[in-house]
Amino acid sequence: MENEADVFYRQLPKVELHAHLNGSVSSHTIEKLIDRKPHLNIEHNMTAIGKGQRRTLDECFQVFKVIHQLVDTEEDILMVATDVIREFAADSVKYLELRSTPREEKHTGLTKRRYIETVIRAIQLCKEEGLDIDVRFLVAIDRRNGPQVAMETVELAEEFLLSSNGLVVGLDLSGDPTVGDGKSLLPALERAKNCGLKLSLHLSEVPSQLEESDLLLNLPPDRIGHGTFLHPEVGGSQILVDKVLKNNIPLELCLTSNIKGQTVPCYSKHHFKYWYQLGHPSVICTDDKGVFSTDLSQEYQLAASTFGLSREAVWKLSQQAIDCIFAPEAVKQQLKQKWTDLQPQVFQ
Ligand SMILES: CC(C)=CCNc1ncnc2c1ncn2[C@@H]1O[C@H](COP(=O)(O)O)[C@@H](O)[C@H]1O
Ligand SMILES: [Zn+2]
Repeated sequence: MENEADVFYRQLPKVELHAHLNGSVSSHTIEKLIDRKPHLNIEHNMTAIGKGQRRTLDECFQVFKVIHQLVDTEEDILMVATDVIREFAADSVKYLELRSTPREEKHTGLTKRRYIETVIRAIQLCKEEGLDIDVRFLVAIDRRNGPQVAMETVELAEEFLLSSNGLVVGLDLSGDPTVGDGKSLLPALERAKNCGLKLSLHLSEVPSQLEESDLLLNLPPDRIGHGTFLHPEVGGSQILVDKVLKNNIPLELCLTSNIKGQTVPCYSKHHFKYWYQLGHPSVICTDDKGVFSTDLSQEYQLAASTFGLSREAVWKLSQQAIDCIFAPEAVKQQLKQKWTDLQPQVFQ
């Protein structure tokens, strides 16, 4: 049963800016996928990391490979995307930016274009259902695939930026941070920026990437995913921090993801504290709510209990996330009005 504190976090209107589609698949949806594909012999414990469990970064990335086997047709993507959106809506997420890497699967006939179209269709279906959530899409580049695939992905994203009625708003750079070379992806990222795609880049998710982070920060990106090792105390540098501050680049912070992936030793040592104390825009996000067995309410609650945030401070945190969204100004105004309207009932 939910206690009063849980109810506050559940009802708190929230903005989710860092959610990978295939990492966000709930156990309920995984069951349905396993039923569709019994021949794969995939078991539930291969797709999620439970409470108290930790894995190496490498093991975490193996989990995505298993999920990708389960999600390899248009029907799968449609189901996964609609389920994920409904779940975020049920968790009082009012604005969601989903990100996903378009995949081609020769054996099912899935193409990258159809992949993106299918996610867009899911977003439209959820809108028709009347869910109280505004959903946008970031097309993702997996850094492991190199500069040519990155450039092709940007070209595809560019097309959808113009043809999706505002649903595709930006580009994400993600994938195993220990693989591939960020420098070689700069031309693709520059092109994306020049054509009006907003950029959210995974940056300094692992140590010793000072040079790459410095190059990527010069773009500059519109938001940073993780930024775990940017600041000097953890082997980053003041130069990197100053670039983030000067350009006022918001950070997307995912507490449980970093603990379970072991890039941060414990909640109290999470870099949320460093950036929050500086008053820098920091947005609490889930990263992969399915893989890490969490949800956004829980992440807000963990941040509050770990760092001693009052309910008023938590409210402000969720409200200030609105300024970091990629959708246009008019959407920000609508969301701010929604927060104002909901405040009395959340605090009653
Ligand atoms: C291993 C770990 C701690 C993960 C959390 N940190 C992450 N860092 C970089 N890329 C990620 C992370 N989580 C998910 N992704 C990306 O998102 C993909 C899954 O979602 P999708 O297929 O793009 O819809 C993964 O294959 C990977 O490319
Ligand atoms: Zn991520």
